[in-house]
Amino acid sequence: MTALAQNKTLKIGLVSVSDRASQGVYADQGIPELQKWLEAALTEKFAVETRLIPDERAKIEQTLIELVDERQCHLVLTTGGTGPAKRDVTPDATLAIADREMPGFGEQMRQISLHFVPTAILSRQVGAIRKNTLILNLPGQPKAIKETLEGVKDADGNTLVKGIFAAVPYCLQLIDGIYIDTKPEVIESFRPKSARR
Ligand SMILES: Nc1ncnc2c1ncn2[C@@H]1O[C@H](COP(=O)(O)OP(=O)(O)OP(=O)(O)O)[C@@H](O)[C@H]1O
Ligand SMILES: Nc1nc2c(c(=O)[nH]1)N[C@H]1C(S)=C(S)[C@@H](COP(=O)(O)O)O[C@H]1N2
Repeated sequence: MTALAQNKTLKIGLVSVSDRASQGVYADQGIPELQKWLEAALTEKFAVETRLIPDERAKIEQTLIELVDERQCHLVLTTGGTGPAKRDVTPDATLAIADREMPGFGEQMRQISLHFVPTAILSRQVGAIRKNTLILNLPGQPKAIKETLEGVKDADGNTLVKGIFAAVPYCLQLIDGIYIDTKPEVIESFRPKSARR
């Protein structure tokens, strides 16, 4: 078992990538939205490391490396900078520091987001692994955080398309990160029977 797996409390890095929020032009809503959703969705207490940074590729890479290698986060969620504009470089920075890509997360997020906005196709968001840490890029619109993590529900709260967070607990378990669970009324996560504890 790795040092990260022995670290029993889930630690999540929350990175808001925004030129204007980081300059104080507007208040950052990325980190509060991420934190609020995670508090509603996770069954156990968790620790967070938060970073608000501009859309600078070197700064994003350095931040991700620090959160994985030094802060030992099990999971890192970024928000912002996934589009096609020149300064949108979060996916590029993520892949540059990653060991392996997890294409299913980006594919599923775009599928989910198309139920909300036609511009979903413009997000280059990726999922990737560095060491034993899963890194997921979410779009910058604050409302996109809940949409992509939780998925599409009907008026009665029945799930129509599963959010990507459904796959996160088993993924963290497989990469020897940590064993976590979600509240089914927010998001029902899945793992095979043989992997349940
Ligand atoms: N951290 C944030 N806090 C609040 N609103 C945000 C944040 N990031 C993005 N938004 C909103 O979502 C929109 C789309 O996000 P995007 O990541 O493309 O930002 P942007 O247009 O590149 O600007 P910036 O990087 O300065 O936030 C923004 O124009 C802004 O209205
Ligand atoms: N679920 C969801 N996905 C979304 C959006 C949204 O509002 N909700 N916004 C889209 C928009 S407008 C763009 S340009 C791309 C990239 O956004 P980003 O540069 O803010 O990361 O994500 C898209 N994906």
